Order: sequence, then structure tokens, then C-alpha cells
Amino acid sequence: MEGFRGEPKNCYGAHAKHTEIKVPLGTIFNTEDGEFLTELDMLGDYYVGARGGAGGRGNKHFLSNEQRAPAKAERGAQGEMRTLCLELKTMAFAGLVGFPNAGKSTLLRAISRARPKVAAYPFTTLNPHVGMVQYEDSEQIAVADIPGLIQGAHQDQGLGISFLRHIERCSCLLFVIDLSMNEPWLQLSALKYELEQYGKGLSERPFAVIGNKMDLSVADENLGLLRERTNLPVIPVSAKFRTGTLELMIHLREMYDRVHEKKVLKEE
Ligand SMILES: Nc1nc2c(ncn2[C@@H]2O[C@H](COP(=O)(O)OP(=O)(O)OP(=O)(O)O)[C@@H](O)[C@H]2O)c(=O)[nH]1
Ligand SMILES: [Mg+2]
Repeated sequence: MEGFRGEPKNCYGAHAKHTEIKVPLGTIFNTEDGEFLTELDMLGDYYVGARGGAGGRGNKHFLSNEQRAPAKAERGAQGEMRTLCLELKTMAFAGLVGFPNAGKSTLLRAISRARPKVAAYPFTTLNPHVGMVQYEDSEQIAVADIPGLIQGAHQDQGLGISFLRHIERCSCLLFVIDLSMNEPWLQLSALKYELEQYGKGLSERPFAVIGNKMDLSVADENLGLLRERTNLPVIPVSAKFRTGTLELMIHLREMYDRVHEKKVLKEE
């Protein structure tokens, strides 16, 4: 197998055998054990997963005065065999980032037609889901529900690094904080710490903080504490009862328009 472009080719004689496979942009190549090898994120990128065997000698090589049309040709050597795991990175404008059980999937269900699974246990979401948030002027914003992060995710703990990679693709981050938990500011600082440790400019991305589970009695007090401790605006919502989601959608749209304005200015 060599390269990942064009049609599969198999030839005997002077050329090495090789197979080319087309993959979507944003594909990550990992080893069988999950070790990161490379990612293809530019048009025309390719990766040689395994080298084809050296080509054998073709018919022409056996041409002689006695044999003007030799039927003989050599098969090439055996190419490399390798198993690779291919993973597609999520591409969305905003990513929902939070601890397991914070309500990210419930929130995506509340603001889009996506239907990720919701359950009362951690790590319900094992793969990212993307939902489109629709606006009256027909604008659509893609939001990704990303599996929960835990402390040590940057060291590949929990569902770890593969999900930090999905976050990397998002222009903005929506931190979902579970306000039914005490000391909610610790959730935010731990999430930010993981992103900082992972690097790649993640902690400098535009972000918004969402305080979820406002329908629960302890949430009001925790919202006050979160605002006080972080000095950040917090959007209170109840994903379960779909309250506060309109404000969230308005805020998301403002972030989107700001990022796009900047992009247009850069291009001019
Ligand atoms: N009371 C209340 N419960 C909520 C709210 N949002 C989510 N939940 C509950 O919290 C639990 C976890 O919700 P999920 O949406 O699965 O949480 P998640 O953040 O996607 O979790 P992972 O996929 O494990 O990372 C479920 O039992 C939800 O019903 C909310 O606004 N209020
Ligand atoms: Mg989930």
C-alpha cells in the first residue's frame, strides 16, 4: 500500500505494487495501539501507510536475439503489511466541553435536531456528535457534543487525547458546567488546565461559559459563586427543561458573526 490518492493499482514488472485509498479531509492515522502517526488536513495531503514491494524485472529485461517477445516477467517483492486505525476529526464551529454528566448531550438535543444518547452515568457519549443550530435567517451553526473530559485527559486518561483532538477543530468552545455540583469554578479551572496542557492554542480560543442544571435547587447559589470566583459572564440554562437556550443561541450567533467578520477582514 503506498499513498492514499487515485484508483487502486496493481502492476507486475518494473513498477512497485501500490494501492491508493482516498480519505476525507481531517482523517487521523493511528497505529493499532492508538499511537498518533499523522493527520491529513490540507487538500492534496497524503500519507504512505506501508510501502509497496520493489518491482520485479519486466518482459523487456528478458529480450534477446533468440527471444524477441519474451513472455517471462518477474513478480515484484512482497510489500509491507500494516494495520492502521483511521479516525475522522470532528469539524464544527463550537465544541461543548465539560466533565462527564455535565449535560452536554442534553444541551445539544435542546438546541439542535441531533439526538446523542443521554444517560445518568458518565462517559455516555463515546463519539462526537455534530448538531446544526438553525437561525431564522437560515444561518446554521455546527456544534459538536464531545465526550466528557476528566482531569489527566491531556495525559490520555479517561477518553483522553483523541477527544482533545476533536476540540482542536472547533473555532469556539462552550464550557458546560454542572451547577448541581459544589465548587463549580473548580470544574472550569480543571477543564481549562487540560486544554492548556494539551496546547495547540486551545486555551486561547474564544469561549463562553454555560451553567447547566438551573432547574435544581442548589444551582442558583452555585451560579452566583461561579460568577463571583471567575469574574466571567455565565449563561444559565436548564438543558433538560430547555430554559435559557434562546440566550445561549443568541450568544453563539454573536460569537460566530465575530469570528467570521475577523476572517473576512483578514482575507481583504
Ligand atoms: N436536572 C437536570 N438534569 C440534567 C440537565 N441536563 C442534563 N441532565 C441530566 O444529567 C445526566 C447526564 O446528561 P448527559 O447529557 O448525558 O451528560 P453529558 O455531559 O453528555 O455526559 P457524557 O456523555 O458522559 O460526557 C442525565 O441524567 C441528564 O438527564 C439539566 O438541565 N437538569
Ligand atoms: Mg454525552
